[in-house]
Amino acid sequence: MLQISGITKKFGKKVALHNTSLTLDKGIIGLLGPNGAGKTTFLRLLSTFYVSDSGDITLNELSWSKDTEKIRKTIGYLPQQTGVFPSLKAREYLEYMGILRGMDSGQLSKEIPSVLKEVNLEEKADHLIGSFSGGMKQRLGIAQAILHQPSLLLVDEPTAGLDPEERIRFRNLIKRLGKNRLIILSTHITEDVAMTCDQALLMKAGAIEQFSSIQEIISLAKGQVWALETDLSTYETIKSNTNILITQTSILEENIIALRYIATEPIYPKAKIAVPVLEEGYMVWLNKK
Ligand SMILES: Nc1ncnc2c1ncn2[C@@H]1O[C@H](COP(=O)(O)OP(=O)(O)OP(=O)(O)O)[C@@H](O)[C@H]1O
Repeated sequence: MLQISGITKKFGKKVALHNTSLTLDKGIIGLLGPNGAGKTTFLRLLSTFYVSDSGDITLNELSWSKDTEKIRKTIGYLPQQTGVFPSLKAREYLEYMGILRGMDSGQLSKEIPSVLKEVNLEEKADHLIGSFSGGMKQRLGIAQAILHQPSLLLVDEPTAGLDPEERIRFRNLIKRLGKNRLIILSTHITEDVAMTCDQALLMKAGAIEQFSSIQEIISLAKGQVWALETDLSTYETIKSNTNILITQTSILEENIIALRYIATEPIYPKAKIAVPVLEEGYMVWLNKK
């Protein structure tokens, strides 16, 4: 059980994380928020890289402020910029990361093949990292993060820049790993959360709101999402209406556009009420005053 009690982080006068208290148990928790919301700051606090200005965090009775060394052994972290070394082989990189964590050669020779298997890189163990695709580098990043079998895994915007196939493969890996540990997955991609997470934390301007299910977020947009097929000139008018937030568009045929939008009223008589998706619930939450 991860217990976060009243933590705050400031950079000068900027409050990057406001007095935050949360309890998280098991599974995959999405941390969703726009750029600058404070997601990386929150993960760096959880990783022990930053120390909070107030409050504390505990995991199964161990405290971030009092038991920092022990806590580090129970955390795996894949930062946004991994900076994996191109001239090392995958196995050498994992040995290096393991040694930095204080693992001995017996542990390394047991764990390295096992984590490489887990992230589907067994056959690439002796290949140079410089030859890896973005997705392979991210999977290797996960391998180093789980090398010491942590019970809390922190992953910061892992799918940014991955192609669709690699993104799906990465999500499947996270789903597998989430079966027996707590994972916090930071992202600004709603689909990552919709496809992977059991619960989500929504974050804006340093404040976090906890939702116990993805459906709870989707429900925020219930009765406010409309689907409409219209011509180009009406579409241009809709785009300039500040009471309307367009969430999806597709061109059906020349001069006909299908769109979905969020508004408290249908506004256009031909608009039909639509079943919201996570992105729309999240947009409603983001635009709440
Ligand atoms: N080391 C720092 N010094 C000063 N300000 C910082 C520092 N780190 C973060 N901030 C500020 O704190 C706020 C939160 O930043 P943070 O990087 O945590 O957001 P984020 O949600 O991870 O954004 P992104 O998705 O762009 O990575 C931003 O306003 C940022 O400018």
